[in-house]
Amino acid sequence: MAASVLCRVQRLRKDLFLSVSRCSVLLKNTYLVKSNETDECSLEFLEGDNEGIAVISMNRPKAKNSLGKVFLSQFQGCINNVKFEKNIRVLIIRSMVPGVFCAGADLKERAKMTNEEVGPFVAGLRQSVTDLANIPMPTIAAIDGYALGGGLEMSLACDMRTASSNAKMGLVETKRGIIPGGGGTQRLTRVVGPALAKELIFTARMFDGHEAAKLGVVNHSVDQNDAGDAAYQRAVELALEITPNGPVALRMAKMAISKGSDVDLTSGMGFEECGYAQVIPTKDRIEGMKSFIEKRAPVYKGE
Ligand SMILES: C/C(=C\C(=O)SCCNC(=O)CCNC(=O)[C@H](O)C(C)(C)COP(=O)(O)OP(=O)(O)OC[C@H]1O[C@@H](n2cnc3c(N)ncnc32)[C@H](O)[C@@H]1OP(=O)(O)O)CC(=O)O
Repeated sequence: MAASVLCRVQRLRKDLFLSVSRCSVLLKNTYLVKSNETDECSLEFLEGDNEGIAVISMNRPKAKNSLGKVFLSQFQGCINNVKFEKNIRVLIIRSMVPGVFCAGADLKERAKMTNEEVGPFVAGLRQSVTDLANIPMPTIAAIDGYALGGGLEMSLACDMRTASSNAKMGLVETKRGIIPGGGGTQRLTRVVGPALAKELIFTARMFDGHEAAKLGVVNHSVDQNDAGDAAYQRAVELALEITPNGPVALRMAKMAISKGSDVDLTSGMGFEECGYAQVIPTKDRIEGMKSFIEKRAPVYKGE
């Protein structure tokens, strides 16, 4: 294993230990982020049959959920608040604005920035999207409409994507004389490969939900429904397939896949070993075997 990767694995072991300790502290003091009508971005925890699912809802109708300063700071707040929630198994990102997921960078706000202001602002935007990618639990973007530029980049930072037939997606930045700045050059390439990523970014082409599924940009595409939330409904269905499974196992599987995808196979095995080491001492691992032997559904506690 390369020395730098070994070093990252060792650091990761320490971080995982710290994050598990922090989780138990936060559980005693669980907070909810309440939404109100002026929120551009809000976080809610679903209940009843959908318990274990958190939803970030984007709601900035007048600017089609474009990524302005207020929107991004609220989005960052939602990410900060959900990431230590031990009881959340899956995070879904959706839009409350009909016909649009997110229209990318706020072009009107951007037009007023000086050249000196643009670089730091885009660096902050990129970091927020990276923070989304680094959320420990599985994430799904539900794309019920336009997902352009930074909107598609945000969805590419999620682990999975669902899209409706009327979704219109594209990394359209070159059409605006810029390049993707929310990680799109890297994440689209990792999802569809360099040749197709180059074609889609060079042409700034838009494609619909079904085409996106054929290209491998989204996991599932569905025909749009009358309520306009078919991709969200599909995302909830997908989340419900995940929520019964071991929470620590889900996070460790995500960590091993995400970190392993960026390194060679041997180094990737180091991340798998590291993740496996975290599940060995859990009560959930014992529960997994016990429930099988007792022929019942497992009850996982994330411990
Ligand atoms: C992240 C980085 C870069 C990027 O993301 S670059 C990509 C930027 N996004 C776009 O180029 C998309 C621009 N928007 C559209 O093409 C269209 O609005 C739409 C999403 C296809 C929807 O079209 P529709 O006809 O339904 O709606 P309107 O165009 O009339 O829009 C209604 C209203 O919303 C405003 N608006 C829409 N998109 C944006 C936006 N991106 N920024 C600011 N405002 C937006 C639009 O102007 C309308 O407002 P009115 O006041 O009503 O005119 C990297 C990096 O950060 O650099």
